[in-house]
Amino acid sequence: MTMTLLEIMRTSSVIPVIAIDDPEHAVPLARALVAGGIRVLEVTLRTKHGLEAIRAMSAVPGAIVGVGTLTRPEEFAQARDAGAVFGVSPGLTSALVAAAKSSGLPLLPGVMTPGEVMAARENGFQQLKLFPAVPAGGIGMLNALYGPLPDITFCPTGGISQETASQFLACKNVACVGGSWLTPKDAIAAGNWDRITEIAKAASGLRLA
Ligand SMILES: O=C(O)C(=O)C[C@H](O)[C@H](O)COP(=O)(O)O
Repeated sequence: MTMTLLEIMRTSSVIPVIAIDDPEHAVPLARALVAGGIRVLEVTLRTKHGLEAIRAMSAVPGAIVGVGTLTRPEEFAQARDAGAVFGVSPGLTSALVAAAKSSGLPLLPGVMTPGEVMAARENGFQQLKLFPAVPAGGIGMLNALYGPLPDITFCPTGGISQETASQFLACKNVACVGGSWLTPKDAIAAGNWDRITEIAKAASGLRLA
């Protein structure tokens, strides 16, 4: 099943940004998130286990697994071959544009200024990650971007919490938000999957305004 980026963003109001320190955690973590109603999972390449985790989590029923922290062109084909169905990068370069096109992996590129939004749009990207969302200006920035650039849909990420997510989701140009708050390191290390499911349930109850 091939999904467009917009379909993926509309599947889930909240996308967890996941870093796997121990490959044994990948499958139970994915199951716990899916059990809580969170199906779209961004597995970052921040740790050396990222690709292995993507491979394992992709086999969990209901999970829609993407790759995060794409910063180098060669990572696109590697992540696609591991089973990722979308990719997220903290920024956009011409090499990443080319890698996204040649790999066929739908990419959500990171931007933080109006000029970067316009450059991304010139390269064919209309769904963008505002990163880092809160340091970049947060809700005020998103509302300001809507004026001149209303055709862009954002997934703000960076500094968002369960408490602030609904304010972001109320912005006209936001389809979903990303965040690491769904996967606290202490809960993962302790194998406290029930706690992750509870956090996921609270997050999946957040809706677009
Ligand atoms: O690793 C990546 O690819 C990133 O782009 C960074 C993450 O999206 C943010 O670090 C998540 O932000 P927090 O929810 O504030 O932890």
